[in-house]
Amino acid sequence: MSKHYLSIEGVNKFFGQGAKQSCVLKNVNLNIKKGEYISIIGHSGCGKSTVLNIVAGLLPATDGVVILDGKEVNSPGPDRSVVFQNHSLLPWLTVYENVALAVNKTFKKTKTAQERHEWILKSLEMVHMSHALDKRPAEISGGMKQRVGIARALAMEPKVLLLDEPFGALDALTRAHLQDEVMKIQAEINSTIIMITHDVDEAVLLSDRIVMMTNGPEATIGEILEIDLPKPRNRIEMADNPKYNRYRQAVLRFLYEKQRKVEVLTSAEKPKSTQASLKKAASA
Ligand SMILES: Nc1ncnc2c1ncn2[C@@H]1O[C@H](COP(=O)(O)OP(=O)(O)OP(=O)(O)O)[C@@H](O)[C@H]1O
Repeated sequence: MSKHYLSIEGVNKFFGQGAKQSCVLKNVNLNIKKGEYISIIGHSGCGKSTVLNIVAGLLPATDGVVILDGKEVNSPGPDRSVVFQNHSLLPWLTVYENVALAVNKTFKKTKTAQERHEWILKSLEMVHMSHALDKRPAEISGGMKQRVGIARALAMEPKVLLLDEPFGALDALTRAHLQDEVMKIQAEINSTIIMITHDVDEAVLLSDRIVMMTNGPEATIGEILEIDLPKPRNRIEMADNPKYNRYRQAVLRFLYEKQRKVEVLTSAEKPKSTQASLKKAASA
């Protein structure tokens, strides 16, 4: 097993041209082991999705490289599947057909039709969606759609699963259920996961390491927190665990003390009296 299964090396990302060019990411470096669960946390707009999209191959890095299992990432590929916050199921296909589309494409040459059928059923069973195989996305809840999206992503057996705020649009209870399911699945199949989140508890509960990003522009990795808590983790027990609470506080301190964000409002939005105080706070 390679120590560095996935490496992000010296990544810079600029958007725009000429005078409008901006440096969103500066010198991002991260090494991830196989089977690790990494969360990326940071204030809105710092560049978390940009990092994920570069790893997914959806965006090119301006400088630097991403290497996955010994190969440089230059484009999207079946070895990296992405789950976005807003379910991206095809509305005219059933739950089964949505997963089948990905499975049939990925395993066209390597699995028989019967094996693919069984694999689709198994993937949906993992996320407890076997009861809704023939339903279309409009007929199931938001949490169920997200389950199907996760099943579809896992069914492709990616080397890395990339989750961009996968639970962000869900209510608290559904979110907790789905987090528990993802924890169980990861324990079962040992997938390597990078997840973007804004939720400090979610990051501490699920991750092996939390990558905390500085504010942009020129955002980079500010701190990395190793979560040394045995798995499986139980959310109720964690609430009373002093170590868990220390980790939680460390992330909160990073976000709200070290990287305190001063929201820049447009001049139309901000009353005159706040403009001076915002400037003062920003330069503090
Ligand atoms: N295609 C693009 N062209 C120009 N600028 C972009 C593009 N994509 C992102 N940006 C800018 O890059 C910065 C980082 O965006 P990104 O979406 O990566 O942040 P984020 O941390 O994921 O934000 P959020 O938490 O709000 O989703 C932002 O200032 C954004 O406006």
